[in-house]
Amino acid sequence: MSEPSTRLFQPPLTIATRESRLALWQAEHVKALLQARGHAVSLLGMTTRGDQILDRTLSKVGGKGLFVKELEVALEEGRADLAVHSLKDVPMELPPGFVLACVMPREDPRDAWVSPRCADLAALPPEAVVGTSSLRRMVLLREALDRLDRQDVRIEPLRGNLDTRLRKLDEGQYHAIVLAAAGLKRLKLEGRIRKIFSPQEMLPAAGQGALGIEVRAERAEVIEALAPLADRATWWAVAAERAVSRAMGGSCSMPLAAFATWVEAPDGGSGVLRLDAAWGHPEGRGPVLRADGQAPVASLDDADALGTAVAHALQRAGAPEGGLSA
Ligand SMILES: NCc1[nH]cc(CCC(=O)O)c1CC(=O)O
Repeated sequence: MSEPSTRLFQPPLTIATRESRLALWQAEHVKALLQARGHAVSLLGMTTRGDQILDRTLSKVGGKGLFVKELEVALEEGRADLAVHSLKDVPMELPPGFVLACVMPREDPRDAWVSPRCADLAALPPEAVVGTSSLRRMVLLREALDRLDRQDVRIEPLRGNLDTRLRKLDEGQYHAIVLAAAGLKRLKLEGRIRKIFSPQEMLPAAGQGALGIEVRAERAEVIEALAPLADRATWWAVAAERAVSRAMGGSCSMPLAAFATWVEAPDGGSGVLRLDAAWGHPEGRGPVLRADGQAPVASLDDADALGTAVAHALQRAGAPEGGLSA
């Protein structure tokens, strides 16, 4: 005895999704979870501007919002009921009328080093080229390389979906690339991971590794159907991380890292959350600035307040409001 029989007569839920292998994996994952709860589910695949623009760094052409806009139009027009996103790609403020219905359990939030030849940064040959797709990784890699006195190593932009990035590595355009462990693990490519960076070495981006589901705010029945998929501990942690980005000026294309971990799990409804944040100048001017905080968290609002406080600490340390997004 589980599902109420009315479920049987509900129309199918349609998931709007990008068509990269990772996006499809994520949509299929949500589809399977919903089907297991008795829902009929179909997928609506679509190409976004973010998928089409492959030749420039994303921050120069309008930021990560490019990956979600087409999906939102499909929700608005009623062609789909929900959109599954890598939370990292979701802007801090959703457009009016849209909400995050839930945040799901987190995959590995850390960054991965992928290289056929070099075990780690220290093993790079002279004048080596390391590829990566985000300003955050560029800034943190530069810092790590400077610490090794490796000013000879070049960090070059790397765009495209996971398969494209790995192909560019395999073709020899880069000695190594750095990308999210979560994507590699989801696509069963973890065999390519040579090393995982600890959060101390390379602080992850807000929301990295977590999936969020976006819906129209007025679709109460869809929100209700998604509620069982939520993971509260992940949701509150990423809420704190996202609050850092929001308080830093809202742009999601700045060289900003924010990563929260539970010091005490929120089992009984409340826990203790630790939040680390880092900001670096996009052109590598000056040191990477860091701030952290820790607080009891028993609600999304508590998590938000912690994130805002850590962002303000980062600003007191010298990070500009607005984050100097490129
Ligand atoms: N910006 C693209 C993107 N969005 C989400 C992931 C990976 C998986 C995740 O963080 O959930 C990636 C690839 C990457 O950063 O290497």
